[in-house]
Amino acid sequence: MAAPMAEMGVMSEIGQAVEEMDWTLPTDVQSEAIPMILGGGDVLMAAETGSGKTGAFCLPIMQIVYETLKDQEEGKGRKVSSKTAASGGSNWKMNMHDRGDAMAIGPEGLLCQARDQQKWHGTRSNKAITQQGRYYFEATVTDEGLCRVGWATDKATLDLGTDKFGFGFGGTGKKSWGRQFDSYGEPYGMNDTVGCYLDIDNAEMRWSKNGVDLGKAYDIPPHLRSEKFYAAVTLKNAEMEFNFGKTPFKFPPGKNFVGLAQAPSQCVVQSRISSGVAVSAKPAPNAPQAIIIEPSRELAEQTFTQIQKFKVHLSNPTIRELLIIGGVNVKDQLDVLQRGVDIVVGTPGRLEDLISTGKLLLHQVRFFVLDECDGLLSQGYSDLINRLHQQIPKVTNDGKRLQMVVCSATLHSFDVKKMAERLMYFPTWIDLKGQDAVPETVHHVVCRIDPTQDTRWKNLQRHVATDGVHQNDNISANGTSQETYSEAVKKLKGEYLIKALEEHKMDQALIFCRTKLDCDNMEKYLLQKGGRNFSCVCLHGDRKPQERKANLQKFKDKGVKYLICTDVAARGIDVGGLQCVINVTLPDEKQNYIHRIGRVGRADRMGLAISFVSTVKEKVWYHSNCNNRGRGCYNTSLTDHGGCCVWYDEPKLLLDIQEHLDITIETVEPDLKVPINEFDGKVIYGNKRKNAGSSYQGHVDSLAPAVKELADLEKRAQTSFIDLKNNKRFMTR
Ligand SMILES: Nc1ncnc2c1ncn2[C@@H]1O[C@H](COP(=O)(O)OP(=O)(O)OP(=O)(O)O)[C@@H](O)[C@H]1O
Repeated sequence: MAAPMAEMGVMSEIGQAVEEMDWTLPTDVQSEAIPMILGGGDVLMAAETGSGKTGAFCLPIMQIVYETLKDQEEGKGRKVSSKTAASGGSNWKMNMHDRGDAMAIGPEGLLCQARDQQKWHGTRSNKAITQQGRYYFEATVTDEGLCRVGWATDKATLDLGTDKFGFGFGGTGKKSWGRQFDSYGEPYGMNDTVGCYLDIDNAEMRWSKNGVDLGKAYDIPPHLRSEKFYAAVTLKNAEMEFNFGKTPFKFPPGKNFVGLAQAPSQCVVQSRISSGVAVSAKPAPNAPQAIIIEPSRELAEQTFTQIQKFKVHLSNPTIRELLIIGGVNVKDQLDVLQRGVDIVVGTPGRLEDLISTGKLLLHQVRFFVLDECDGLLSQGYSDLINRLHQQIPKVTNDGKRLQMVVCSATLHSFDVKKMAERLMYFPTWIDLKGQDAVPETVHHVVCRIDPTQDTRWKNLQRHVATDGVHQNDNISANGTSQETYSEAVKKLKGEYLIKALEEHKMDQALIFCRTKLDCDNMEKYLLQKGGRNFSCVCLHGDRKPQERKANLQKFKDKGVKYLICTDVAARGIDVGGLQCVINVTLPDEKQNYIHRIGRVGRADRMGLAISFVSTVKEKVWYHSNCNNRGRGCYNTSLTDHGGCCVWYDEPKLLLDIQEHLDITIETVEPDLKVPINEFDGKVIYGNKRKNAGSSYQGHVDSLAPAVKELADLEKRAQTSFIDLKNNKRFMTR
């Protein structure tokens, strides 16, 4: 696919790698998202399961990371044109080339932000005052954090007020010089404007808060009176906006003072620090350019592996990726961090551990990716996402804006929209369907299980072990109570599962159960039923990380036929050519239905998904208030009565899913024969659709007329502009 990739601006080395992976054409979402991300945009990618979203964000991010590394290596990126270097142009602004590592400065040079929680980072203005006069500038706190603002000389460090060459006034109500912090004025914070006064004529300095003069703070010591003075600031996880007088001040200074922008030119000199002098040449090793957050270890590993495949032809410099997930020795991760990382893929818990302890720094991050974003939010990571976003500078050291990419097959939720509004910068929706949808390649059906009609449960000698929620209930083979039918349905589900696997001769299937206990019980049952015929392994949160990894791999390698899992494997997991998914129980969250069944029908292959739906309510475990999250819990009372069980209503869940998808899901009979329709007979589950490539070519064709019309319009506009110019010249002659 090198050629179509190149059309989208992807570099040939990456194009070659994907071609070798047999990706002949970009998928629709890739052809939309890649140019947008390469162009610097924030993107919300709402495309179906299996549509290639991972490549859609990884490829452009890797390209930009690679190009940035290359620029750093060649000393570019920090270069600026001679016009803007030492002089910083004609305006007063903060100096991009005279700042600490984690100090970000907006393109106008008037907004400064440092997101390091541990250390102070400072900067100075691009010009300084040399001679007589009285000068003023304003600094407004635009985000919570610690600030110190004032005046510094050339000899001062960027940590204002900690040596004898700079003077600061801090938000805690202290003035500082020579590391001596004395009470002064009063504290200031969010939205307060601090006025900074430099009176060279009287050799003194003072500050104001919201226009109120706080009185003289310092006499300028004799040895500094012939120095140049710069506007200066130092921040710890904070943001300040500056006005040097180009626009009206909020609180104009008293008479005799002028804004720095109005200082007579003979009193102003340019900073001696231009490109690269003060900025450390090499960024910190543990400060990556991209952070990709995934909701599960398996998915993080999968994305990490894709990155490794995409980068095989990228060299000099090489991109260094790191997987940060729980259950892996943290020391190994720290060793890699110390050696240097560019792209980090991880799960929220371990990422937060390393970030909060300063082992992983965010000040270089320019890509913040939330894969399966709605899943992250529903798992309760909203605060974490906000916290991390707050710590990431919105403008990087080399003046690039932070880009956020958010994706999922189910992005259409209120929470995601609110988050996007809050955190993203004019994001573009890449929304190919306009609502959550199931790919055409997934043939999904439901089979109702009615224990009042199918009474086999009464005589079953061997059946799947049930979860024990009815151990205190009075149930019997002849009973008709709600509890009896609930227990009956649990037993029947094991039989229906065996029937489905046999009926469709499923050589490979992903089987979703509701709880870890249900998974364990089903695994035992299948193994009891018949060794190799029903070979299976489990994947859920109670299995050790190494076992989880090994089981998934065994399933992918076809070492076993079936993988029995909880919703931990619902999202993102990609098993090439998977034929079938079976939902033994419908998921609690309707979005997870879409994700679960989306494990088949990926990359243009066809797949079958069968969901069992009990016609009666089923009592199930619901350990939401349990201290041990269910471990060792035998409280079979309902949650309303302080217990750990609820009545599960699958017909209602099915209605919710259908309503959400705006479809009616086909029902099959208990014989589990799937009726012949456009799928059956024409396709083999697990194989590719015939004559149905990516619609990329179709997309190009459909755009062609519009593109031609635009080109014609541009041509006419150009011609009329030239005509106009010629006429004008003619007229003025
Ligand atoms: N351009 C392409 N050509 C061929 N195969 C592709 C292409 N892009 C991705 N794929 C393959 O399609 C499969 C699905 O891709 P991916 O896992 O990125 O989907 P997804 O959209 O993230 O799905 P989900 O929503 O389930 O996470 C993978 O096996 C991947 O290798």
